[in-house]
Parts: sequence; structure tokens; C-alpha cells
Amino acid sequence: MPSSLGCALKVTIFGQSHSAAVGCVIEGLPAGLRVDQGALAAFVARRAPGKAPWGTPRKEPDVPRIVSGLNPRGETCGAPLAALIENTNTRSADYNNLMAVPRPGHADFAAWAKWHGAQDVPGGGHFSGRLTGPLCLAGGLALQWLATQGVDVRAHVAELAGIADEPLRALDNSPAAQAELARQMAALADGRDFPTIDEGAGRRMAEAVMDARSKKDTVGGVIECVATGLPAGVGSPMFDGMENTLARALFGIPTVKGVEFGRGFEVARLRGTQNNDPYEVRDGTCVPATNNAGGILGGITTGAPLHVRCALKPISSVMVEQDSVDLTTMEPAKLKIHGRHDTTAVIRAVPVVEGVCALAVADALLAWPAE
Ligand SMILES: Cc1cc2nc3c(=O)[nH]c(=O)nc-3n(C[C@H](O)[C@H](O)[C@H](O)COP(=O)(O)O)c2cc1C
Ligand SMILES: C=C(O[C@@H]1CC(C(=O)O)=C[C@@H](OP(=O)(O)O)[C@H]1O)C(=O)O
Repeated sequence: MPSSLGCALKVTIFGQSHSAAVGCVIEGLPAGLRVDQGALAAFVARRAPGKAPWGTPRKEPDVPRIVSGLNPRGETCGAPLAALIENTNTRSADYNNLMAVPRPGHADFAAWAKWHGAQDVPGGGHFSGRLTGPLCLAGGLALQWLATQGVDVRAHVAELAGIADEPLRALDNSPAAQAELARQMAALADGRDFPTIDEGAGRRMAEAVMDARSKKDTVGGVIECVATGLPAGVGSPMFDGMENTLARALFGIPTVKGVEFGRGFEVARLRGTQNNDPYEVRDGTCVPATNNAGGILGGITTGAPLHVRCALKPISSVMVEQDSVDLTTMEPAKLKIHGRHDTTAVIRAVPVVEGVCALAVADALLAWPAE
């Protein structure tokens, strides 16, 4: 089972939800990067479980431990960087009734179809949202390197349970829109608990999530992410384009079912005159005045903000009785899920999306830089 991502910056994710630890190995991080371990721990903590009333009550400290890849000054030394997050609070008995009866919507049945019983079921095994811990850790390191290149990456909950946040002003590339986008990104960087730009929208979303939880149900939503500071000319056409690289990485996040760039699926209903981004000269250089393309044409960056949105499905582990099948007897079975589950992945996945986008962008910058 390969669990690796990237070309010049390669990340391998290992572990299961209830194994001793989860972790990552990163190859290709530029040497000489002074790692801010405090900032890295704070970034990983944004995703950690056990903190919010709508989240899993599985409390984990999620302190990242870098075990190789740094020199005595705490800088990347060029060797592969390996890092761990321990699993300290597992309760595998919660999964006893799921060993033979798969949860609708989770990966239990697909894993059984592939590995015929050898798969690790408790906690969702390698399919668990827990694996986004090391993904976030690797992404946090990529973010620190990108900061040295003048690139900033921010995401927010754009929509949750049908409630919308203020959208990021990234589809317009005017100086006024750029200033507004900078304000929005600064707001998201202020350490707020709920990652929306409009804090009122965040409060309404939180209420909607708690309402679903009280009804033993779960909710999905949309995460919107922007990368600014990228020069024009990064990426490669056809199979190594920015869209390809980002989509491959983002679909590695459990629950992500859709990814769109710029106007996304809306382009199907636009005319060319509405969708084209006209060019203008700014400071002696050619720039797109608008950004319906989401900062990418021909797989290559245009210099406008890189803009992506991901649709996340509702968590499959709902607490109501569901129809399933006992795979040992092939008889119908009624399933009641026990255990500690999130009501939505969307809120906790915001730093994961930032980290994964950072990994993809850093990989493209290193593999296919502007020539
Ligand atoms: C941050 C995060 C937390 C998650 N928490 C849970 C959870 O508590 N319970 C659950 O059943 N699934 C949870 N998931 C989703 C499952 O991991 C996911 O549905 C499963 O691996 C199947 O993959 P798929 O949904 O992409 O098909 C979470 C996902 C993420 C990203
Ligand atoms: C622990 C995390 O989330 C877990 C993700 C998850 C799943 O099926 O994805 C199922 C639950 O696992 P458990 O039954 O062991 O509590 C969540 O708690 C985490 O994200 O760090």
C-alpha cells in the first residue's frame, strides 16, 4: 500500500489510528531551513482531536516529535526528515462489532474487499482522519519553507451545514481586491478558534453542527484555500500541472469528494466573454485583471492568487441504526456504531488543507520552477 506524495518534495505517511504512532518521512526539504518547532507544534495543535464539543472526545496531545533530518542548530540538514505523533488514547473495543459488519460510508467495506480480513479495522486503521495529523505536520514544515519564498497559504470554512462564510476575494485580481484578500488572510492568521472570516457565520455554523450532533447526525461542507506570493511560470503542462498536483494531494484527505479551481464547475455555465481574465500592465508587467482561472492556465501559475475549493462529505459514523451486512455470514445486519466520532471533518481539516496545499505548491516550486 503506497502512501506517498510528491516529486521533488516527497512525503510518506505511515501508521494507523490505533498503532503506537502515526508519522511522516519527508525527502527533498531544502537544507538550511531553520525549523520553528514551537510554530510547528501550534500548527499541528490546530487540527488535534478532543477539543471541541462537536469533535471526537478522543483527547490526544499531538505533540510532533522530529526524530531525524535536523542538524544540531535545528536546521534541516538535507537528510530525510522523519517525525512522529504518538497515539496515546485508543479504545479499540469500540470497534468490536465493526470487525465483521462494515459502516456505510466509511472505508471498512472497501478495505475488507481488498485485504479480506487482514486490514486493521479499529479507529479506521490507515484510513482514519488521524493520518491527517502527520500530513499536517509535513505541511507545517512546507509552510515554513514557503514563508522564506514569500508564499502565504490560508484556508477557511467557506460553507458548513449550508451556512456560508464571506468568500476569499481571490477571483478578482484588482489592487483593491488584493488589499481585501490580504486583510482576510491576516484575520485568518490571528489564531481564532473557529476558522471563518466572518465570526458571526462561524457561530451559526457551530450551532448547526451541534444541532446535527444532538440528532445523532453529521454534516459536510466546503474549505476554500488561497496561496499568494507565487510567481508566474510555476508548474508544468498536461500531467504535472498545478491543478493535477494540488488535486492529487487534496484527495488524500479523507472525506474530500470534490476539488475545484477558480470558478470551478461554474465555468460550465459562463460564456468566454465572462470567464476570460483580461490582461493589463501593472508596474511594467502583464497581469490578469481578474482571476476566474484561480491563478492557473495550462497547468502553470499566472501570478494571480492560487485559488482552490474542496467539498468534504459528512462524517460517515452516524449514531443512528443503519442497514449493513455481516460479511462472515453474508446475512443482513443492523448496525449501531459506538465510540468517539467527529460530527464534521470540515473545521479540523482547515489546517490540513493549508498544509496539503503547501506541500503541493512547495513540490511544484522545487520540481517545476519558473524558468
Ligand atoms: C480531520 C478528520 C477527522 C475525521 N474524523 C472522523 C471520525 O471521527 N469518524 C469517522 O467515521 N470518520 C472521520 N473522518 C473521515 C474518515 O476518515 C473517512 O470518511 C474515511 O477514511 C473514508 O474515506 P473517504 O471518506 O474519503 O471515502 C475524519 C476525517 C478527517 C479529515
Ligand atoms: C483521533 C482522531 O480522529 C479519529 C478519526 C476517526 C476516523 O474514522 O477517521 C475515528 C475516531 O477514532 P477513535 O474511534 O479511535 O476515537 C476519531 O477519534 C484524529 O483525527 O486525530
